[in-house]
Amino acid sequence: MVAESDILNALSVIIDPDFKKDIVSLGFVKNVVIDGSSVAFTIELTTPACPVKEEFRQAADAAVSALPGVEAVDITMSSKVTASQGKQAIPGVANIIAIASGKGGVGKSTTAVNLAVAMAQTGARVGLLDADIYGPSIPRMMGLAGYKPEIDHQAKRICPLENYGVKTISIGYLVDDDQAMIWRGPMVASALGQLLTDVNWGDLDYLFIDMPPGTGDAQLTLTQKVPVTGAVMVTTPQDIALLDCRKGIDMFKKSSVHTLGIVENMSQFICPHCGESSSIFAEGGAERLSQEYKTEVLAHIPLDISIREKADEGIPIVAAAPDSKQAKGYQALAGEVARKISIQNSRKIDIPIIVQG
Ligand SMILES: Nc1ncnc2c1ncn2[C@@H]1O[C@H](COP(=O)(O)OP(=O)(O)OP(=O)(O)O)[C@@H](O)[C@H]1O
Repeated sequence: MVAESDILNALSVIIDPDFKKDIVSLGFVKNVVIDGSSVAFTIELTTPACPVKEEFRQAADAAVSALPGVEAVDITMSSKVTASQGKQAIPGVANIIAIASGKGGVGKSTTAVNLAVAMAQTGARVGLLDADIYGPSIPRMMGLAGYKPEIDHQAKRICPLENYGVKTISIGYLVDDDQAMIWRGPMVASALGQLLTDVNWGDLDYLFIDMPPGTGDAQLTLTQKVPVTGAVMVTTPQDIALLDCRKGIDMFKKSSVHTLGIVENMSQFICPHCGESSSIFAEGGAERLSQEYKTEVLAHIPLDISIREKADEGIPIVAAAPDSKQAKGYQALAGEVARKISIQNSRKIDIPIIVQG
């Protein structure tokens, strides 16, 4: 009969490309059960959105199947998302990720919604907070316009609304649009503060925050109130948007928030008639920016009419057509974001919170 040590030995040839170590030393292999010639075990990853999950499963199957005395291999792929280090300002929330842009209208909310739904599709527990107090668009994009969240009066907490497997909260659920428009700085800060701390999120692996455009009060409030795991910057390929993106990255840097990477949105135009893609704007800007800031381009999302149409209908493209080419772009983005967070969390850096005197 095969021994557990033989199985672990065989599995130790599988190297995690991010942690640069084998999956046995990393402690990913769990619950090894040997029953005659049948072997079962679990591979526990640091995120359900791991881009190499299927490769790991296949490699593990091949390695153990090749052992003498083994006839059947049963592998369970599971995950336990690592929390970012530092104080957990929102109990139960492992990672807080800001989705930001230096400039308005670059598709930040569209990216945030599709990224959040794609992440939830992997099995992760996901929340999405709309921090755009002046122009909340999450209720419409998530198909939840007109819905009101329940209030847990006893716990003095707002219950998030849920759709497509994602829990969301937005000022748009609580006040009318025209009411929010007239708010001034301190009110914005206190409203955002409440959305961050007074919501019954439960346990979340990833809480995405759709930031308002620019580098104003909301960014300061966020970075002062909670330890942010990292920021995803959304930009379009035009020079001006890239310039604004620089300001956004610099602003987060000043608050010690690490930029996980850049999403270049509307990077190519996909013709709805012939399907051909054309670069309407200059190419390579996001790459140059990422080199300058020593970060990565996480995804290039094309300018595509179905992305806009589905956003307007309140069914994000990843939910409406999960097997489409457009959805695949966001699913890959979710994998990249999860990967970057796992790597960052494994370094066990304390993420500082800036407290202004
Ligand atoms: N990749 C895309 N392809 C087609 N349309 C897109 C794409 N990304 C965003 N859009 C459309 O562009 C418009 C602006 O997008 P969105 O509201 O997400 O931008 P934003 O940066 O969040 O804006 P704001 O600064 O107002 O919050 C929307 O109509 C959206 O449907």
